Amino acid sequence: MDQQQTYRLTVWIPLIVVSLFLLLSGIQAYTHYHDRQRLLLTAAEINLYETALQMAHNLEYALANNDAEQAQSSISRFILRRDAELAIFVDANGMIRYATQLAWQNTPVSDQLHPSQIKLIQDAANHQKIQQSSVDGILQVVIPISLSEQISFDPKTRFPVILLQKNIHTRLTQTGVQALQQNLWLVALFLLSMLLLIAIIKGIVLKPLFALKQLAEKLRQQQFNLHNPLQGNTEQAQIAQTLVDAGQQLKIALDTAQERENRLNLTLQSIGDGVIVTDADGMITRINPIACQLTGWSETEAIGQPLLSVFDIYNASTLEPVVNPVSRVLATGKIVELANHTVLHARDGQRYHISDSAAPIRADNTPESAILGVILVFQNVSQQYQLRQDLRHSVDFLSTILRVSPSVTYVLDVRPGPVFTLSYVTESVTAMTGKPAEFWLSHPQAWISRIHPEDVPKVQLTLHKVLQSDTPLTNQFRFQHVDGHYIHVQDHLFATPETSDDGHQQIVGVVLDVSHQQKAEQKISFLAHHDVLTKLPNRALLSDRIMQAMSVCERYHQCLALLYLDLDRFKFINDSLGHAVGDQLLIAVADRLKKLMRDQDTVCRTGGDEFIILLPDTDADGAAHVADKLIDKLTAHFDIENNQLFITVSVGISIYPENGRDADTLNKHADTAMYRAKQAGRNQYQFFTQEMHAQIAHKMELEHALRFALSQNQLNLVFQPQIEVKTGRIMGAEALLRWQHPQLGQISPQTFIPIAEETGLINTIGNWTLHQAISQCRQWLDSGHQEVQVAVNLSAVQFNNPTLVSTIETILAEYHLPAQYLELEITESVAMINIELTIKQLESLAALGIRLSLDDFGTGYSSLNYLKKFPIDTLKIDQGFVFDMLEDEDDAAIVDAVITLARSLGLNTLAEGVETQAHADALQIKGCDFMQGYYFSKPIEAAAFTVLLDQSEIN
Ligand SMILES: Nc1nc2c(ncn2[C@@H]2O[C@@H]3COP(=O)(O)O[C@H]4[C@@H](O)[C@H](n5cnc6c(=O)[nH]c(N)nc65)O[C@@H]4COP(=O)(O)O[C@H]3[C@H]2O)c(=O)[nH]1
Repeated sequence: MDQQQTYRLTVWIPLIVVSLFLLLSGIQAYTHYHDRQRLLLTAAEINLYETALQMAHNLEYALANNDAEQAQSSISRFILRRDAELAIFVDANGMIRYATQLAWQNTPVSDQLHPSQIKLIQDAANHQKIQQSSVDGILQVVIPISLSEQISFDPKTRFPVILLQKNIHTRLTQTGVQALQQNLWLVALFLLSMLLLIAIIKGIVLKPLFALKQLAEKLRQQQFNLHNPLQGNTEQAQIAQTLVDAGQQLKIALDTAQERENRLNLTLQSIGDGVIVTDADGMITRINPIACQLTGWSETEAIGQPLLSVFDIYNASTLEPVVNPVSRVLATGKIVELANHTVLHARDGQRYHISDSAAPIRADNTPESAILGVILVFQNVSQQYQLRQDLRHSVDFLSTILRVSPSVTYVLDVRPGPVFTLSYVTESVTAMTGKPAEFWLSHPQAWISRIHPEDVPKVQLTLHKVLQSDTPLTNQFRFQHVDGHYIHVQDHLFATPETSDDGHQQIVGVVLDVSHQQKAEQKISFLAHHDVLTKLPNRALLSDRIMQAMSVCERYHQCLALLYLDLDRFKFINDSLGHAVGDQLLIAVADRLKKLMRDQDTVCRTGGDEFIILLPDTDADGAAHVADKLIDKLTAHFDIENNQLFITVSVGISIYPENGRDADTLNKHADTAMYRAKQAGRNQYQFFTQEMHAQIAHKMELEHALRFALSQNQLNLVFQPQIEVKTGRIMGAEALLRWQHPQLGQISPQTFIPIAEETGLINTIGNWTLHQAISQCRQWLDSGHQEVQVAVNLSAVQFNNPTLVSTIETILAEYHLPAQYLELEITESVAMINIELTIKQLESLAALGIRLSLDDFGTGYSSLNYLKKFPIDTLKIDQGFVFDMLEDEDDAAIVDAVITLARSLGLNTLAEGVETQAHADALQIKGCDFMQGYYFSKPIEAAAFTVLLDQSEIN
């Protein structure tokens, strides 16, 4: 109720009452007024009518008596009457005969009267009826007059009439005023009553009403702590009390509602999910903080917005917008649960993966009731989504691994018993077993039946064990492929914990076909104990065997022999013919050795060209016998890739227990003996002796010292003259290497050249020698000496060096020495190692113009056949034959044979070791071409040799 309404009630109620009373008073006054006038009018009309009748009668009488005066008098007296205004007598001619207005007499009525009056007169005359009229208080009556003798009016048409007229207008007005005056007291009474009524209404109705209105206003303003302003037990007081009570009830209700609201708000704020409530039009009515946070809208901004504006979602996979869930709920009336892969596009650009659901809010919670709105609940599942994605990737990844893995993953269901049932196996089982996964799953027992019978107990034991174990176990067994062959498999298995209810367990296993691996392991094991090339046992296995053999010896007081066997000059073969040939030779030697040995003997290769042979239950005699046999049998040639290879071997022997009671010592001593055999000239065997220790140590010392000999100028060349037998002149000089060690003194080339060969230093030393010799030769030529050639020894390693020819060519060019001044000497044994290569190398050197000689001829096994092919110039008769040729017929025969052979081949001969005149004479007789020896000169320094040259030229 507003202020205006309040005003109206308080004003209008009295106003209506007043108006009502005024209306009633007016009606009363009007009625009274009207009645009085009507009474007055009626009385006047009756009076006038009666007067007219009386006058008509009087006039008829006067006229009947022709008493004009009487007639006039009758007319004139009318004026004396109250309200009289006019009286006229109109004759039948329409002439006023008598009138209250004397002037009118004898004048036509039409001149004096109003047409309405004339018409009234005519109607009365014509119809012989009394005519009356009453207008505005003017009363008229016209009465026809019947006359005994007709006056000479127009008898055809008219009769005489009288007209009387009164004017009661004033009296009527006065009467009305009087009537009103008579009602005034009533009006006053009414007014008093009205005021009283207003006062009563104000006191009884309006004031309480105003109080009620104020109460209502307070209620409207939500002021609920009200007091009843009205006393008593009136209806208003009751209503006021009701309002006060209602206020309290409302307060309680509102407080309750507010509390509910607060709780609801708190609940919404406490909910970890986003909550949005809409009305039935899909406009947002509530939104909780989580929803605000996820949508990026503040509560105040979001309230009243259409849901679509705030809750912008689309499909995570297709990125297509998703139908608004609230619209769906409003359309279907059903709860809508959206798919998980929905993405909420927040206002701030953030994107969240959400899961949500929407449900209708119904008027009374029944499916039929009207939908008041929709509640939408959603939560940020981005993390879970990511986890799910990760999980899916992991699952895919694992599936891929399982699919591509060559291993077979399986699951065994274990029921109490235990009873094992295959419940899962990966597809890779097909490749491994020849049967697909479906087969094994539908024939669970077939798996067990395919396990090798010998391995079944082991497999079953492992299955039982793994059920008790909380760690994985590994097992290996053989499994029969469907094609019948067995594969070796390795099974890594573990058991899931036992479930409490039914004792159900699972065993998860990964089976890998390790057949190849096992073969590889066998191979690795074999390789670990065998030499790859020759397949002979290696040193590790040999050590084992030696230990075993020694323990047997210990127990049965037996001996054993260890033979170290080294191929002589194998390095030369390897370098010259290549490793492939060298390897083939080693294999061939290994095969020959195996064939020569007993079953209980162990032949092993320890690397390079070294073999070790263990002879259990063998003493020194037995070992010597075996060594002899080996040296003999290995001397026979080997046919390797179209090469006929000849080898010799050096053998060192140690005997258990004399030479050592442990494997290391025996090995070391056999090795020492073998070196000794090499030093002693190869192609022989040596038993270990204690003296060898010192020799080997000495050799090691030399080896070390030799590395520095060249840089410390400990090496030098000496020259021994070579004499032409026919002329006695010095035709050449053999360059011989000398090593003057500061502490050890002069060391023989026969000692250090083999060491230089073994250590590879020979190439450096050999090149240095060539430089020195060629440079010296050049100096002799430059100093004007007779033509003298220089002979240089080549070791086997040097000779077989592929760069030898180019190296020599370079050095010759460096000193501008014509090639024919250089002679190269190779020993017969070097030449015979690989005849083909020797021929090739010699031909290359000869092609340069270099002279070539075969040293120590007669000590080796030169075949005449090959000798023919060697492009050599000279055979050097070994000094051993020369020394004894005067006493030993055999040696003399050999010297003869060599000289003859050389002559037949067109070669020169040079005898070494000519120490006496007798030697020289004998050789001259035998036809030897050149001589060399102490008889002429020992090897001397270059300067001394120059002096010799000078003397020789003088002589
Ligand atoms: N008892 C005796 N001996 C005589 C007589 N005339 C010479 N000799 C010695 O006999 C050896 C001849 O050299 P070889 O047969 O080539 O035998 C040489 C040769 O094979 C080797 N050799 C020496 N110098 C070199 C070298 O520069 N390079 C290579 N590869 N080997 C060398 O060392 C071996 C020994 O050389 P050397 O000790 O210098 O010993 C030399 C020489 O001094 C004699 O009338 N009586």
